[in-house]
Amino acid sequence: MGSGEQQSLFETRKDRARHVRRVYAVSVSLAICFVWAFRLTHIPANGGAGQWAWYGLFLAELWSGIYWLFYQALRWNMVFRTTFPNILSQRYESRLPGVDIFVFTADAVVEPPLMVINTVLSVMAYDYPAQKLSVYLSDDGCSEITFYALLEASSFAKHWVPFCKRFKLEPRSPAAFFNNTHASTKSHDHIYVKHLATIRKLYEEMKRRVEDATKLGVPSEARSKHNGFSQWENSYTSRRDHDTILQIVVHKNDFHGSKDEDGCILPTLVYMAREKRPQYHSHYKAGAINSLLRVSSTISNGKIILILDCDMYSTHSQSVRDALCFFMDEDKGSEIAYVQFPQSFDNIGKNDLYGNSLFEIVEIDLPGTDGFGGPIFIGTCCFLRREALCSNKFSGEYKNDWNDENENEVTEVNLHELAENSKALADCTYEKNTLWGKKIGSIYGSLVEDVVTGLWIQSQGWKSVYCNPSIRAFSGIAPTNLLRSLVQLRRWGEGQLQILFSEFRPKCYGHNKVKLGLQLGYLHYNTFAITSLSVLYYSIIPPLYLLKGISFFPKMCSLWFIPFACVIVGEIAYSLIEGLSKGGSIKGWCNGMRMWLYVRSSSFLFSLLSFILGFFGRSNSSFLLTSKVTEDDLAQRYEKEIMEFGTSSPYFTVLATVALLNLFCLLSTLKDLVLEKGAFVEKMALQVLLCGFLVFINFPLYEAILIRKDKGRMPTFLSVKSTTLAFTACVFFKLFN
Ligand SMILES: O=c1ccn([C@@H]2O[C@H](COP(=O)(O)OP(=O)(O)O[C@H]3O[C@H](CO)[C@@H](O)[C@H](O)[C@H]3O)[C@@H](O)[C@H]2O)c(=O)[nH]1
Ligand SMILES: [Mn+2]
Repeated sequence: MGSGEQQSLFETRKDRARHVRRVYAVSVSLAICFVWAFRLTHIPANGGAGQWAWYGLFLAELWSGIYWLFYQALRWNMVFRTTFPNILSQRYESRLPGVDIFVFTADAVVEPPLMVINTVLSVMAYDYPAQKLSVYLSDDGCSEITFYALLEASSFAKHWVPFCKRFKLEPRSPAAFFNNTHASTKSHDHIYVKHLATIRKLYEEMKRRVEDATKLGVPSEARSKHNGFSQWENSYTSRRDHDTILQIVVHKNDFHGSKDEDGCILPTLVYMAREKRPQYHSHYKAGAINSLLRVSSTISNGKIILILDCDMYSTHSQSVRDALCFFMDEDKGSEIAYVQFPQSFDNIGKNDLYGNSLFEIVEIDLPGTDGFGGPIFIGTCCFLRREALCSNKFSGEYKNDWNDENENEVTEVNLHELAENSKALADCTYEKNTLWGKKIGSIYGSLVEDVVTGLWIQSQGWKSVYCNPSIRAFSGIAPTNLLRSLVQLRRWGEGQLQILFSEFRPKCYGHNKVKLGLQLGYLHYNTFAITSLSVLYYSIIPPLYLLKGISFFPKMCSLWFIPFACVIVGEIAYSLIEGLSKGGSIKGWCNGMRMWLYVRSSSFLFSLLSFILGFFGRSNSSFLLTSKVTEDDLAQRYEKEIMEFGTSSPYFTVLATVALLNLFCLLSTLKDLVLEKGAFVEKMALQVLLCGFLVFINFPLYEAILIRKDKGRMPTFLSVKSTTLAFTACVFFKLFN
C-alpha cells in the first residue's frame, strides 16, 4: 500500500467460478436456441394432430428461455465482500454514527410478544455505544400485550445487556441463548455460572409473565404501575381504528430508568402503534416504516437505520460494525445506500422440506446483483442510510459526514412532551399531499414494498452492497407448513407483478442508473409469476398427449434430441452441484425441485389471477402475515419431514389435480409401453420421462391422498374432487379430442 493511502474498510472478491458459469450460460443458451429452432421447423402439418398444442409449447419454451436468461444475469458477475471491523474501531471508535433499529410486528397472535421482545433484546445488546443506539418497535397490531412485553423486556434488559457484554456472549437473544445449551454452559468460570443461574431465573420469570399475559390479559398491577396503558383505555376501538400510541420506554434523559445494573446507559427504546382509521389505507409494512422514519427523526435521528422483522433476531453482536465498514469506507462508502445481510432461519430442517432456506436468493441472487452495483432490498436484515431512504438523490459531491453535531442530540428534555410532539408524525393524514410513499421513504403500491424501495433508491444513483459474513448475522422463523409457504409466495409473486406493471418501473430504469445486468436481475423477480403459465402448460399438455401417442419431442436417434438433452442434463447437473457445494443434500435438492414446481403451479397462478383482478379494480389481495407459531402435532410432522396438507385449499386442488393427471397418463402409457415396446420408447422417450419425473416428484402428494392417516393428509373431499377432475380430463381428452 502506498504511503498516505488508507486501507479500505472492506474488500471485494470476484466469484472464482465465474468463467465456468459463463461458458455454461453461453452453451446452454445455444442449446435453447436449437430447441426453439426445432419447434419452428417441425410444426405439424396443417390441421395435423396437436398443432395448436405445438404452438403453445413453443410459447412456453420461448418464455422459459427468455426467463432463463434473466437467471443467468444473476450468475454472471457474483461478488463477495469481507469487512475489517478492527480497522473501523481504530479509526472511528469515537465518531461512530447513531443507529436506529426498527423492529416490525403486526399481530400478537401469529407473532407472539415473547418472540418480538427476544428480537428487541438481541439488538439492544449489540456491541455498540448504547447512547448511539435506539430501538423502535412498530406494532401494527396495536396490542397491549406486546406493549406489556416490551415493558418487561426493558426491565430485563438492565440485567441482560450487561451480562452479555461482560461475558461476550452470542447469540444475544435470550431465548436463542438459553436454547443453545452449548453456548449457555460453555464456561466453568465460577462467577459466570453464578450470573448465568440468576439471569436464567429472571428470564424464566419474565417469560412466564409474558405468556400469562398472552393468555389472560395484562395484569392489573402492571396497568396501575405504568400509565402507558391509559392510551388504550382512552382512544382504542379496534386495531384498525385508534389514535397513535407512542411511548418512550427507555431514554438516556430519563434519569431513573435508563441505566442498567452496572450503571451504564441502555439504548433508547420506543414503542409505536401508528394511527389507524378504516378509511385510510395502512400500506402495511411500508406505511409503518415511513411513520417510524418520521417519529425516530425527532427522537434520535440516527444516520443509519436497521430494518428488522420481529422474528429476525441478531445472532452476532458485531453486525452493526460490519455494516459500518461499508458506510464509513473513505473511498466508496459515501455512495452506498444500504447494506443487505442474508435472511437465515433456525427452523429449516435437514433437507429443507419447503424450500424455505432462500438458498438461491442468499447464495446466488444477492451476490449476483451485488456484482452489478445493487443487491435487491429484501425487507429485513438491512442497514440503510437515512438520507437515502428519505430520498436525497445521490450526487457525486455527496460526502460522508459523521461529525454532525445535531445528530443524536435531542434538545428536548421533557420526554412526555417529546413523545406527544412526535405523535402527530404517525397520523394517517400526515402523508396527504406529500411525497411520502411516492418518492420518499418506503415506496407504496406493491406487496413487496422492500424490492420496489430498493429499486427506487438505486434509480436515484445510490449503490448497495451485500454482506454475508461467515458468522451469520440474523436468524428468523420460516413457514412450517406447505400452505403458509405457498401463500407467502403468492404475495411475493403478486407484489413483483405490481412492480412490473407499475408506471413506476420505467421511471426507475429510465435514468440509466440501474445497470443492464441488474435490470435483468430485477426482471427475473418481477416476472416470476408469469412462469406459472409455462410450467402449468408443460406439466399438463405433453402428459395428456401421451394418451394419444402424439409426440412433441424429437426421437432419441435424431440430432435434434441433443439440444433437449443438453438443457435437461445441464440444468439438473448445475443445480445439483450448486446445492451440494453449499452443503445441501440430494433429498434437499428433490424437495427444492418439488417446491419450485408447486410454487409455480399454484402460488404464482394465484398471484397472476389476483393481479389481473386487481388490474380491473377488483382486487381483494392484502398482506397476509406469515405465522410464526407452529402447533405441536404439526411441528412433529415437520420434524419428520412429512408434507403438510390437512386443509381444503384451492392451492392443493390445483396441485393434486395436476399430479393425479400425470399419474393417470403415466399408467396408461405403461400399457402402450408393454404392447409396442421399442418403437414407442424411441418416439415418446422425452415425453414419458417428463411425465415420469412429475410423478416421481409428486410422490409425497400421492401418499397424502392414498396412504396417510394423520391430520396432515389430504382432506378426503379434496382428494375425491381432484381425482374426479383429473380422471374426467383424461377420459374426455382420449375420447373426444
Ligand atoms: O401491515 C403490516 C404487515 C406486516 N408487517 C410486518 O412485516 C414483516 C414481514 O411480514 P411476514 O408476514 O413475516 O412476511 P414475510 O413474507 O415473511 O416477509 C418477507 O417479505 C416481505 C415483503 O413481502 C418483507 O417486508 C419482509 O421483510 C420479508 O421478510 C413482519 O415483521 C410484520 O410484522 C407490518 O409491520 N405491518
Ligand atoms: Mn417473515
